[in-house]
Amino acid sequence: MKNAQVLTVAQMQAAEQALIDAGTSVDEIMQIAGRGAAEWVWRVAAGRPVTVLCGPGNNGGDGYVIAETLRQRGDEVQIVAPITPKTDAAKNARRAYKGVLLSSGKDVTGQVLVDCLFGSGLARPLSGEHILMLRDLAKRHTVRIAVDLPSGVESDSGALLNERLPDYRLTIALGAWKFAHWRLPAREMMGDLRLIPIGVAAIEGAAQLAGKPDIPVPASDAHKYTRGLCAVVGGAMPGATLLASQAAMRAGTGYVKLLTHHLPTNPPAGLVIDQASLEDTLGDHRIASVLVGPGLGRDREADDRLAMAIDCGKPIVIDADALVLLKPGMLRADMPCLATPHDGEFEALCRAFAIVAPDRQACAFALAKTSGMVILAKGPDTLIAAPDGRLAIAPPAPSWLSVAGTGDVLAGIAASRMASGREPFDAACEAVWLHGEAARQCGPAFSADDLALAVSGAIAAAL
Ligand SMILES: NC(=O)C1=CN([C@@H]2O[C@H](COP(=O)(O)OP(=O)(O)OC[C@H]3O[C@@H](n4cnc5c(N)ncnc54)[C@H](OP(=O)(O)O)[C@@H]3O)[C@@H](O)[C@H]2O)[C@@H](O)CC1
Ligand SMILES: [K+]
Repeated sequence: MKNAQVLTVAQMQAAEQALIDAGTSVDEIMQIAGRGAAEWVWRVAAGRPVTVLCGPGNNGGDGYVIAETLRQRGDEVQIVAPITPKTDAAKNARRAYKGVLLSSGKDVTGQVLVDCLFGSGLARPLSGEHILMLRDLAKRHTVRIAVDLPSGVESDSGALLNERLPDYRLTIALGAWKFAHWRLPAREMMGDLRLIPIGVAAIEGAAQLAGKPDIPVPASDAHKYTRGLCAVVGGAMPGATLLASQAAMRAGTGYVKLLTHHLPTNPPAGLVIDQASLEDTLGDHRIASVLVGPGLGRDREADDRLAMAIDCGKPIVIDADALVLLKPGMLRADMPCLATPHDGEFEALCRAFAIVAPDRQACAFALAKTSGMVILAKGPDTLIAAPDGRLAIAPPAPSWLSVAGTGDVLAGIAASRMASGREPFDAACEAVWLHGEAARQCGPAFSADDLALAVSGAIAAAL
């Protein structure tokens, strides 16, 4: 999988230190980052006058490099620097800048504003003076570009530390993605995202962006069992089960079998339905993954069917009603298990497993560790947390996914990827990308049925 890493501020500082230890100075790193960012500013500005707002740290230092690069190319550029540089690299970059330098933003106008006030070193909300200046300058420029991060955004959480922050046409990340680039609410104000590489190595334990997976074409001697038998456990509401099954049929597995005596109306001919007792049907040694939850219901029978689905010991995806019925002690310690809760189900799981943590990400980690399940906390800000501490963040998916049944489709895709041999964390990463891609291919205002049918197209995009 071509997953990019997403770093905390501490990890970014360690990565920068590793570059310094290997012989690149902070000034050289700032030149690489600043000149890389200047390329994008130059393209967006397209000859229009540029104002660079510079703060006291190295984010401000990047701003001096950007301004000097543009000035040398003949662009009209001015710097507003309400605070003098505090770091040596920023002081050096300011010394090297030979253009217009203003200490106040009062009455400053222009076309393109480049925000280099604060980056990953922002430690607290902007003062009244600074937030007013930022808002005023933002209003007096047509296009806004943020360098590394918009000022006022907390890098590790994506929280907004001030109210009424401006929004941006473009955010240029330096060195590596930070959490705020992909987490709500921050990502909504950033516009397009670009990353300037500065030679940062892979950091052990770093979070990953769940990017486009590498889906293999079936082997030339493949048959339905080698591609994986995915067993979908049905219940009282066959519609949801059918949606999940239809998605599973299109996400790579060779054989999807629906285990239910609640027959759906008009099932597709390719879906095998087995009405025998669940105990017998789950005993099939060829089953490669089990999906339980979509359409299961919450009655007594549902409890029994969930317990049987878990007890058969196969890699399992637990979704929907099954997440509300799940209790600690039902899971075996070593079983590959993926839970796919939406916010309400996530809260129910946290209550059931007595998880208390300060935020959603910390809760997902604690829940994964306590339960042994990989947790795919789905929604507009999807996170995937594994018991061993791995974390993946989903790139934004179309908001048209906010329609009934799309969660069943996601669970079906994940179960299909697990039947194809993926362990739960990788299956979850692949599933969120395929789900988002299927939605993109559907266009606007689709139904969950349309989405399930579009999964084949998403697979095609990932071959
Ligand atoms: N790491 C890398 O690999 C690379 C990093 N690079 C760049 O460096 C940036 C990080 O630099 P940085 O650490 O100097 O932080 P930055 O955001 O410029 O400001 C910190 C300064 O602001 C101050 N301060 C904080 N909050 C404040 C507030 N609310 N109001 C007022 N002051 C406040 C704080 O001082 P404090 O008062 O907290 O002691 C400190 O003086 C990063 O985003 C990227 O652009 C690239 O050049 C190349 C590769
Ligand atoms: K900034």
